[in-house]
Amino acid sequence: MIEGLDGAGKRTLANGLTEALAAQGRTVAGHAFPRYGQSVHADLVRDGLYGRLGDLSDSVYGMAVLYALDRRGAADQIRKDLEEHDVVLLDRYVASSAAYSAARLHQDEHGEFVRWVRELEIDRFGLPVPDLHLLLRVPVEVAAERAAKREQDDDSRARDIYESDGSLQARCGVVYDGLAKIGWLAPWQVVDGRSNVNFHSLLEPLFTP
Ligand SMILES: Nc1ncnc2c1ncn2[C@@H]1O[C@H](COP(=O)(O)OP(=O)(O)OP(=O)(O)O)[C@@H](O)[C@H]1O
Ligand SMILES: Cc1cn([C@H]2C[C@H](O)[C@@H](COP(=O)(O)O)O2)c(=O)[nH]c1=O
Repeated sequence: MIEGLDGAGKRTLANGLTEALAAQGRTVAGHAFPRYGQSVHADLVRDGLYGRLGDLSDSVYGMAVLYALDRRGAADQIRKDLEEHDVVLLDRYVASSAAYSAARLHQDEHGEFVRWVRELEIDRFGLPVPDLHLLLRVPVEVAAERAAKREQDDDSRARDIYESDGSLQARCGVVYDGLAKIGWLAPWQVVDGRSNVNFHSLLEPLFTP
């Protein structure tokens, strides 16, 4: 799973790793969450992120349920991909909900919230538990610059209400660091995303027995 702030470079990392894995002769399946255009729940997420769902846009638990339902709709495909491919790379997964939604809550509520996310998505929805989280770590300002650049390059990618909120991104970065520190749900590896990531050397220790 590739996790990190908006604009951190997750998609770039996913593409680079896919190419590097293919060069090693490994088969790769990939998905990006939310699955905009592929699931009704993801499209509702987008409405929520642009403030078009009234009170639901402001409801942390309500939005988290929509993200979770989008993933639940992909669970069978992910399980199939795990059987048929050497590697399944996901650009955001359950930990995105834990980090982003917790960052919208008071710090005292974080523990209870991330337990609820795990209970909902893993225990009740039966989503596959990841083998590894790659946390692409960049300073908030760098992520914001990259998101702005991406917005210039692609005008269909206007910043949503989460991306426009610098303090939310900063809190989210702190929650991600906390999740990585405790190894929430699965092991975490922190990847320094400030400069170009060397995809081949990142893969080396992951596939050495
Ligand atoms: N290591 C890097 N150095 C400089 N620029 C980068 C790097 N990685 C990605 N970028 C650029 O930053 C922008 C955002 O990258 P990308 O779309 O991969 O981020 P993302 O984390 O997937 O974003 P989002 O979560 O908002 O979809 C793109 O213009 C990309 O070319
Ligand atoms: C999957 C997922 C995402 N989010 C947040 C993170 C982003 O701010 C937006 C949309 O993601 P994108 O990478 O910009 O397309 O939603 C979240 O809060 N919970 C999740 O499960």
